[in-house]
Amino acid sequence: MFQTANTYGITSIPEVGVHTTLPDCVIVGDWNGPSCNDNFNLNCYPEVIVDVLCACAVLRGANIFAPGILGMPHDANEGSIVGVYADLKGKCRRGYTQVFTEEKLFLGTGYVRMDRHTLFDNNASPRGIAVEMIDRISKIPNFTLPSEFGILQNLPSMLCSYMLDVNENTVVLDMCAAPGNKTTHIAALMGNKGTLIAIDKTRDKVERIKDLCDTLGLANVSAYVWDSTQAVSFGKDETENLPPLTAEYFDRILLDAPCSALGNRPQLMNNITVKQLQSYPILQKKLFRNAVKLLKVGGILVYSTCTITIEENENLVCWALDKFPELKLCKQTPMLGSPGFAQVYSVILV
Ligand SMILES: C[S@@+](CC[C@H](N)C(=O)[O-])C[C@H]1O[C@@H](n2cnc3c(N)ncnc32)[C@H](O)[C@@H]1O
Repeated sequence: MFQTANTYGITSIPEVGVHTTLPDCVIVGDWNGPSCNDNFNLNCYPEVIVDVLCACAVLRGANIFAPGILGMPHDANEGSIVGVYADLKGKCRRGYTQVFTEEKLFLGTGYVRMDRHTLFDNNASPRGIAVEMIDRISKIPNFTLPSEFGILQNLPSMLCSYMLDVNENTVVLDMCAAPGNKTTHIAALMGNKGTLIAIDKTRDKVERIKDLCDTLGLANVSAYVWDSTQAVSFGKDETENLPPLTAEYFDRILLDAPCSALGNRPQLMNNITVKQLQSYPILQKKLFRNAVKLLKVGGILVYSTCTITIEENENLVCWALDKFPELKLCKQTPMLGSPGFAQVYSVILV
């Protein structure tokens, strides 16, 4: 099931096993297929340049989709091997044909599936895979899960759902739910039974949650467009059919807050400003206040982010414990990884 193959016949079977603590987590080993680094002289390949977002996806195991390609030379024909590079400083213009001399990072090699005429002629905007990777410097393989089998997400993300300690009788709220990765995992841990309300403030994203639940056959999720900073105060809303979110209603609440996302890997470049960084704890505190109101006595609230700043993590938790003496910090179960900073420092962003 996890065999990876590309249309040119190169296959590789990464080692696959089940996580010892999380029984629904599959661990996939390194790519052990053929490697350009082992056998080839990189300089002999035409060079394809991709943007940084595309580069990150490639390092995480993706192939290269047409919109991510910035530069491809004339001698890269369909089926030829190319060296793939990231344009680290955003200097490459779309349709570039020469060897790129600005700062770039080698990502791996691949087979061309769309040549430059298909990609760039007459303002073309093709979709689909343009370069199929042979190998990646990250050694992460590409594989596709059958849609009904599940979704790919990071181990720390999976832990959040486990920490909620749900079952079919718990009434659960996911306050910032889209695109629904954790929602669907929680729904599965509830055995596709019971009540799980998923909220996100962006309509398109809520449609994605609904689609994902349909694909996975999950019937215990109700997804709504709503602003979770207003969750309690507005109560029932007729237009969205949102059920009334009354105080102390939920046994379990996940607050997977919008954040600066600095913990997502790989990060090749980040343009976030200090002003943006400073805005997140303000929003996170607004959401947290509502979460506390909605939580039943004896309930569990899991607060999570995918960032590494103390302001959005340890300091936010300290603020919450200080502000809401009724909250008690619980031991993480299951415990994977290492604890955050016990000693919280005063961080001033300037
Ligand atoms: C970190 S993402 C959530 C990821 C999601 N839990 C998952 O695992 O797929 C944060 C989400 O919060 C949503 N969001 C931001 N502000 C919000 C608000 N005030 N109310 C509800 N959702 C909000 C964003 O649209 C975004 O989808």
